[in-house]
Amino acid sequence: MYRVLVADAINAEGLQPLLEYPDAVLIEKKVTDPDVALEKIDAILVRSATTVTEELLEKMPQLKIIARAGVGVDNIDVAAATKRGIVVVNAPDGNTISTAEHTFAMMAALMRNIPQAHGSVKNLEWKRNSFVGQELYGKALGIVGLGRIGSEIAKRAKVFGMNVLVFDPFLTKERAKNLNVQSCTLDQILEQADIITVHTPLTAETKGLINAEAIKKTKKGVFFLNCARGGILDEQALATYIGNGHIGGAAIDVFEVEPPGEHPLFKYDNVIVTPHLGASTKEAQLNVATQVAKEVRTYFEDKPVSNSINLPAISTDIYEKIRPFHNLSKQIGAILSQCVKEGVHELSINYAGSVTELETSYLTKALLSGFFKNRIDVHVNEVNALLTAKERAITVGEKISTNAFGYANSITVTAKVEDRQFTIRGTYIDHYGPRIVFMNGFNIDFLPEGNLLYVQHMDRPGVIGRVGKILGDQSINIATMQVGRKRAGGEAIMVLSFDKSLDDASLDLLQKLDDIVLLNRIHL
Ligand SMILES: NC(=O)c1ccc[n+]([C@@H]2O[C@H](COP(=O)([O-])OP(=O)(O)OC[C@H]3O[C@@H](n4cnc5c(N)ncnc54)[C@H](O)[C@@H]3O)[C@@H](O)[C@H]2O)c1
Ligand SMILES: O=C(O)CC[C@@H](O)C(=O)O
Repeated sequence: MYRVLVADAINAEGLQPLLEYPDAVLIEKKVTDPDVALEKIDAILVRSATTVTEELLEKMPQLKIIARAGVGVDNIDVAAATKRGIVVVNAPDGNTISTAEHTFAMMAALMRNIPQAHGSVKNLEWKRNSFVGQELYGKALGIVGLGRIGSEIAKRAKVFGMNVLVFDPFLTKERAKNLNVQSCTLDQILEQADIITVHTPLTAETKGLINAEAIKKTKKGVFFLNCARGGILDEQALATYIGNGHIGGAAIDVFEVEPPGEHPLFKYDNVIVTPHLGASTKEAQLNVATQVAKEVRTYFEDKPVSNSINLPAISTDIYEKIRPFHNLSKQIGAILSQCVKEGVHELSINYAGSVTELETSYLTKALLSGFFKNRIDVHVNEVNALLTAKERAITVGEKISTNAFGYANSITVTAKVEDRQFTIRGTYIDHYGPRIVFMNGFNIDFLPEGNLLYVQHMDRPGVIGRVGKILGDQSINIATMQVGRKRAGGEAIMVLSFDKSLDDASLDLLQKLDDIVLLNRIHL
């Protein structure tokens, strides 16, 4: 049973996909609640109130997935999650319209002094001359960051007759043309815009993007909006330039620290604020809750998630095609790891035939997860596989070739250690299944599944019989047995499968037999 911690206020109706999932139990509590057994939690659902730090992750060793019911993942230590193999998903577009509408509402309210006038009237005043505003029509609106929300604002601004200037380093000419907006540099926006609104993520590059130096370049009386993330617009610089009368006013939904408590901006009448309300509509909350609840359920069902921050996106169609190879890759990795117990410094993977039409980088990650399983303490999956290999100084090489050794497809992996190397090749045969067809120089053909024993031995009469006798004496039933050799009288291999795992005592007895070169117990 998966234990899902719903740590922030998340729309109850949206949680339905998880509530209906029989293998999950939902716990609606804060991470600080002493009643929550953090060490048993498999998934956590958050909005912006909970900060998922490395310290919190340390207390949650079972955690497999973090779901952010919203866009920004700046409250999640994604690097720490990735290192631990924890998948991070978000709901990237469920609140786009709500946030764009909120920004627009803030802009209109700012330009027409609506909050100030509202307060005044409720104070039994009637000061019509004090609240003279400005039209949006004809104004130059500078949008910094033309992603989902920025684009929706641009569309609305055009309808209001505004002249839209945009700055986004990743904006293509074609997209700017389609949206009928003017692509500019940041400086052009600063110099020409009457109103500037920011819609970038908060990153090392965008933190303080609009600072005192930038504000100095703006027109006197410029208006600023921040409904993206606190800190993109430097709050101290904003307060200084509002205080000295350069800035005409500002509308702020998000703060560097939330809740902000006493704040230098609050003393100015021409600053209007909301408590991070951009996404706070019934529709957006239902959308984002449903999106993340579905994602977490999908993850539990072992299907590909669509909106992961730290996993490659794979559609269900493609995943169905890749699934057989995905399992085979994991098994090859796991076999290799159990046959080469020394420190591996290089893994070279060669994909050939039909498998090369698929996303092989995904298979490489699956192979590494199989390789690291039971080898290191950290849970390794597709999220942290490459990082784990790098941390352990294992070079991972991936090649594509046309030679599939007579099969329709093949995945060949060579592990290199100080003084030897070990190669395994697998293939997937339609209507038949996965097969391992080559091991350490020998052709073989077995199903990579269950409890196996790899025996490399001299090809002499009686060896197979003596192995069989020891196992029989220990009441161990051999389920299947495959043999392979290069030439008569040389070295040979056998791969045996058992219904249960081979015990240490039997392995010891086998190891003492003459003519045995190498023995590896494999559990898949
Ligand atoms: N107030 C709220 O409640 C609320 C709700 C939703 C989203 N948000 C925030 O709004 C922001 C935008 O969200 P979105 O869904 O539109 O994101 P998005 O990823 O669709 O768009 C972000 C855009 O910023 C651009 N960008 C990145 N770095 C830039 C830079 N240095 N200069 C200029 N542009 C840059 C990107 O190219 C992209 O087009 C995010 O910070 C998000 O967290 C706030
Ligand atoms: O949870 C919220 O209401 C805020 C969400 C918003 O900031 C986001 O990044 O999606």
